[in-house]
Amino acid sequence: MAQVIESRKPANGGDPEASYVARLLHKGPDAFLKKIGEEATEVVMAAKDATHGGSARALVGEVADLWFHCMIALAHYGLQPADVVAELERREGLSGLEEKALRKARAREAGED
Ligand SMILES: N=c1c2ncn([C@@H]3O[C@H](COP(=O)(O)OP(=O)(O)OP(=O)(O)O)[C@@H](O)[C@H]3O)c2ncn1[C@@H]1O[C@H](COP(=O)(O)O)[C@@H](O)[C@H]1O
Repeated sequence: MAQVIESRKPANGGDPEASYVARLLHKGPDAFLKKIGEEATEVVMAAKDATHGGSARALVGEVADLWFHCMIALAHYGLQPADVVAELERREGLSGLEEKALRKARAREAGED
């Protein structure tokens, strides 16, 4: 998928008339960032529906839409899904609570807190 998105960049000959990805990349950040905002909202709405007895399955489609549009943003900025995976791997084993406590301690030491 990342390769397909890469191939849709204007510099790689992506055709905005023939490709949805090429069209978003051609329009630029305002267009794909707007889509990311919309898709994130749709994820929240689908999760809310599931909370209130709706099918959780719809959430899969909405998360797929969000990830897909985030992949377009990554490509625009010269990044890959592998960069995100590497970041998650870097964090592996460090509890979010520990990380937050470390961050706060560092801010205190620096006199920022
Ligand atoms: N995975 C996707 C994918 N997921 C969602 N979408 C499109 O993303 C859009 C999502 O927008 P919405 O749900 O808001 O629907 P909409 O009302 O049509 O939205 P607007 O574009 O009008 O704002 C729809 O047009 C979907 O078809 C995708 N379009 C493409 N891909 C993949 O990207 C590949 C390359 O696509 P093209 O660049 O179009 O060839 C495809 O082969 C697919 O593998």
